[in-house]
Amino acid sequence: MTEVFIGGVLGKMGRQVTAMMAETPDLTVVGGLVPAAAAPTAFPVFAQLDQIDVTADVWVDFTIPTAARANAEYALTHGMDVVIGTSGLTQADETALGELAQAKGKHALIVPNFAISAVLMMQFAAKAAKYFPDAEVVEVHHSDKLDAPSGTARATAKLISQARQHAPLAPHQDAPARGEWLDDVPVHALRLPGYVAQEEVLFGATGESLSIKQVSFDRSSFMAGVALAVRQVAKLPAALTIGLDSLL
Ligand SMILES: NC(=O)C1=CN([C@@H]2O[C@H](COP(=O)(O)OP(=O)(O)OC[C@H]3O[C@@H](n4cnc5c(N)ncnc54)[C@H](OP(=O)(O)O)[C@@H]3O)[C@@H](O)[C@H]2O)C=CC1
Ligand SMILES: O=C(O)C1=N[C@H](C(=O)O)C[C@H](O)C1
Repeated sequence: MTEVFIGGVLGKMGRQVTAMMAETPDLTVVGGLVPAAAAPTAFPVFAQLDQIDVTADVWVDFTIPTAARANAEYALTHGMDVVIGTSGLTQADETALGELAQAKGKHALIVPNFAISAVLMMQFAAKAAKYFPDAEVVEVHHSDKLDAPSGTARATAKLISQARQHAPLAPHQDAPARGEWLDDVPVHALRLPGYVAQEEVLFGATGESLSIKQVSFDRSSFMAGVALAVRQVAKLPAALTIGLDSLL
């Protein structure tokens, strides 16, 4: 049995993860953190880090970009491994968490997207970028998403940039309608009610194009990835790992 603590337990993802674990015999939620702990739950919910009086094997974080690092630092210094789904952490956050995980002999995993379709989309995009250096990323999310571009789009741009042999010319970097240039890849972020999450990577070359698209129709798409990450995080190196790829 793996015991789990959920940061952001009453948010959209926190509730979905709680429901998934209630039906998963080898995973159990033993506590949660959320600033306004109102709803009754089958486990204790705390409003602040310094009030927490339970421990767990794994801290799962689905909060906000400005809270996730402090939450993960709390978890790593209190004997827990961490699985972070929260998007929008900075490079400095990642470096600090990697160093702390190593120092504490614990395991930290940041997953830009738990949907298997998104993991494959990023792998396919990296493969295509070797042959098609001209690429653009278009992501669409629900309108209450705090960060833009999404964590998935940022990760995709980085992978494309690492995989291609040369960056294309970038004559339009200062034109807002051409998107934000991340790792020399234009990224376009759309926010609309009704959507959950989707991303398309478009490649263009002389006389041809390739597009790779994934869609999360609802948040159940993330649950198999979350369960996999929680079950396997302790088998990773005692450091920070990014992405689900090494667990698939
Ligand atoms: N990696 C992936 O596959 C996925 C990642 N995400 C990411 O997960 C994060 C959460 O998404 P979602 O559930 O949709 O967002 P929600 O806004 O629905 O939930 C976030 C929750 O975090 C709570 N919160 C805010 N500050 C803190 C804090 N300091 N400690 C603990 N909890 C806190 C909020 O409480 P309150 O409302 O009271 O402020 C809220 O309940 C986002 O960053 C999103 O991008 C989402 C889906 C998939
Ligand atoms: O906020 C969301 O909903 C999502 N956030 C993640 C991201 O920023 O990429 C993953 C997925 O797109 C859903």
